[in-house]
Amino acid sequence: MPFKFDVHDRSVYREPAPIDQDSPFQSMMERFDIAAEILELNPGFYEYLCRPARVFMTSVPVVMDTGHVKVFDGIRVIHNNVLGPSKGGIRYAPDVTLSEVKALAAWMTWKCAVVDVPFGGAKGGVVCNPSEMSPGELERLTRRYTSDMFNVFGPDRDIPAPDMNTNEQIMAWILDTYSMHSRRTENAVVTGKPVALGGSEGRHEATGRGVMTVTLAALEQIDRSPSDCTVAVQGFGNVGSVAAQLLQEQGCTVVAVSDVTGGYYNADGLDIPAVQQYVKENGGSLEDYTEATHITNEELLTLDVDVLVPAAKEDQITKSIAEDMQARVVVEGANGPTVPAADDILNEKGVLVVPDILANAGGVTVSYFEWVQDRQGYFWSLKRVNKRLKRTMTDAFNRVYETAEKHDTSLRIGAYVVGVSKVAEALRLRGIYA
Ligand SMILES: NC(=O)C1=CN([C@@H]2O[C@H](COP(=O)(O)OP(=O)(O)OC[C@H]3O[C@@H](n4cnc5c(N)ncnc54)[C@H](OP(=O)(O)O)[C@@H]3O)[C@@H](O)[C@H]2O)C=CC1
Ligand SMILES: O=C(O)CCC(=O)C(=O)O
Repeated sequence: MPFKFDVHDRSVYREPAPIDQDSPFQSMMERFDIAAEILELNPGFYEYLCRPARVFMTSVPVVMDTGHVKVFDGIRVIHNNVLGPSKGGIRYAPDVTLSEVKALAAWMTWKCAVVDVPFGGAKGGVVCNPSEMSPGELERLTRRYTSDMFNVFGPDRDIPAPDMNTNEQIMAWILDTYSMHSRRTENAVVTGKPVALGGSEGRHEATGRGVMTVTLAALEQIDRSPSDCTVAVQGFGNVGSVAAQLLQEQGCTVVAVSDVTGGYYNADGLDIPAVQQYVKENGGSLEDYTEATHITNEELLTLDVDVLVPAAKEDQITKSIAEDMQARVVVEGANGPTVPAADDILNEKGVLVVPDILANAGGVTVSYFEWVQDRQGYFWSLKRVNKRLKRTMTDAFNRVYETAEKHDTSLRIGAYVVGVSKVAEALRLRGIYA
């Protein structure tokens, strides 16, 4: 039975939902609330979907190179798994919080639904500073965290992947540790692993490639050709560096890139393969890159460019940055880069924002392909992976665009409506009785 429901009237609940007041979980909730209102979401489903299904926390003891034991906080949040096993990356960073991981897990739920892959949403985090840890310390941390999560992870339960500061090597250690405990090789327990261990061709580039695909789709909507467009990219890691490279290959002029050391701007366009090579030889950092002018990350976000790709972390496009922004199109490579208060400003300015849960879904899409290949024991060519990725991202872009038009709303809310309605329908069909 359809249920008329005012999401602002929390009196319908017997118990208040434990909604975090701080960003970024609150950022996720503000958009979710609008979608719930449009969909007239059943209040019981609303209450269920605004909480994580399960939260796991662990203290991870690691013998450091000094011989001393240091204990790290490890988190895994499963937001939802009605569509399938939960899926989502693991982030290593000193400022990881439970609120952040809860938000990232919920975004995974909506993202998987938007691109129509049969996964729920999860995310993991370990509070650590990988830049100050040796490879041996990182390996011991990863193996102990995986052992602690042995009953959580699993090819049919919960499947981790890379996120900020985690990579193919860390996924390989997860695969090995999980397999040691299960007494058999379980390569489908993790995605984003090396191709030699059952990883997929194209997974490394998948998120940036998806960003490129939806950028071209957005430019087409506003009748702009890539070769007439300038681009600025915040963050030069897995997502940002590949997005910059592929957008340049499509004819865009990439005028600025950045990392934690700041932005690097060249009005004539940067040579992205040369920048990538520089970073490789410079310990992973853009610091002291000389073929560009040094600017701040704030200056990069407000540059006079056609396309801005935030591909670093959450809460970068604040209200005041949005007021100063000049980009015509924003394509969110990062999760949660725009705070809700900035949404209204960007909408009023007529900026076309391709939201995170659509724009960066190329990663989880190819992770799904990787999981399918592992389970089949049959591996696809790069050409096949890229062709299917392009089709998935284009279909998702069109679905979101049409939904946004139908409800006369932004692409962000359109994407939430697509994602939340799919999960709610699965929940309705499955039922919630124990
Ligand atoms: N990897 C994936 O497949 C996916 C990632 N994402 C999201 O994309 C974003 C980036 O992830 P990913 O590329 O994997 O991460 P990486 O760790 O590979 O790269 C992160 C990049 O962001 C930079 N960065 C970090 N903090 C800041 C800051 N405050 N200001 C400017 N730059 C900063 C880093 O700089 P430095 O190296 O100097 O620290 C680095 O260049 C995250 O939001 C992640 O959740 C989304 C979907 C999939
Ligand atoms: O590839 C995956 O499974 C998840 C990637 C991820 O963490 C994300 O999309 O934010």
